[in-house]
Amino acid sequence: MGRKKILEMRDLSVSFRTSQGSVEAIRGVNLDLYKGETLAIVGESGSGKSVTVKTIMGILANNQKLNSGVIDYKYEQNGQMTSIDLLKISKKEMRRKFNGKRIAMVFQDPMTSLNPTMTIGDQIMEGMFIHYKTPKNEARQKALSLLELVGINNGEERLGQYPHQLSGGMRQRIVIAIALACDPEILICDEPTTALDVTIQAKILELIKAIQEKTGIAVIYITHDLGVVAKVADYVNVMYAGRIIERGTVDDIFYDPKHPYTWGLLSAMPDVNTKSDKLYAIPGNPPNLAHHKQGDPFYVRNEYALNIDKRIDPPVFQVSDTHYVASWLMHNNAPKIEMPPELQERLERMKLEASQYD
Ligand SMILES: Nc1ncnc2c1ncn2[C@@H]1O[C@H](COP(=O)(O)OP(=O)(O)OP(=O)(O)O)[C@@H](O)[C@H]1O
Repeated sequence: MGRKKILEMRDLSVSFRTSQGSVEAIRGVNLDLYKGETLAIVGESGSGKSVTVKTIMGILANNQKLNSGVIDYKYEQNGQMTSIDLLKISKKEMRRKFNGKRIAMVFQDPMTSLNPTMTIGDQIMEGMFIHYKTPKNEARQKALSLLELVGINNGEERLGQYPHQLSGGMRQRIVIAIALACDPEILICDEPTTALDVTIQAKILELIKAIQEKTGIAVIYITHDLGVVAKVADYVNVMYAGRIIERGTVDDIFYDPKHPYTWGLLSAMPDVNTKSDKLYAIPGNPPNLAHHKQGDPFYVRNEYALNIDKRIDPPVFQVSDTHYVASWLMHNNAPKIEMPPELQERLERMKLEASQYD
């Protein structure tokens, strides 16, 4: 059976009106999401990951302006495949038909997404009542099986408890159970493990993977941590200053990265052989997009930058069927540049370690 595309984003451009002028936060982003697969969006803080996924969910800030784009969501209704541009529907329609029902989101901090005054049970069942008018008994049974799915014991007792009675890791499991309550087809996870300690983080990642295997849900995972990406993703989109600057399969990105920014992110990734004081950091800071005028915004931080980068933002070059890179270094006339030897060694080592697990 072939892959089934369920979400296609094309040329999404979003800006924000601010006192400093217009911030071009998202600049021509394309994304493709397939049933049962995990797409990761990775990049430093401020690169545009959250705005991209919030736009899919129809969560828009008051000063946000949509400059262009299509977000085509393909779904089944009454036994027939249909599709809709999520950017063309009203907030009301989005809430009634899609948000929380077919497309659900798990945020970074469980405390901000949970209601402290409502029991866990009422919060898990709320969406079922609103979207499907599920009878109370049935909703309760489903809430219990969702608790089991997310690895929480003593379901009966937990349903009557309040968020403050649970640990951070447990709360994030509850948030995932709430997100899954209406059997969504797409689960968007925005750094869902950042607020948790490392062992709990690993457990939540495993949990999301196990749920995906069971339910066939498609996942968009946003993170600044390539270590997380390696664990969860099938496809990776590397984002910088509101653009996808490299995308490919997880192997393309980890074993054959082409963009110097991706090299920087990979070099900055902690691994067992790297002492934290030796960790590489990409020089400089992400650009202020209110001041960006022309050229590649990565120019000033890029030790491999070419003169043309100063003037013209690079187009996207195709490396293979799955691998695309927005960098002038991929142009036929560009000087041939290899990734730093330390990174090359590190990737070789990772490859070897990964093959031992196969
Ligand atoms: N309401 C807003 N008004 C002005 N600028 C905004 C607003 N929301 C986001 N931005 C800007 O848009 C850009 C992208 O922000 P976004 O939150 O998507 O980044 P991110 O990659 O998700 O970062 P993080 O990892 O910190 O969440 C940033 O420059 C941010 O300052």
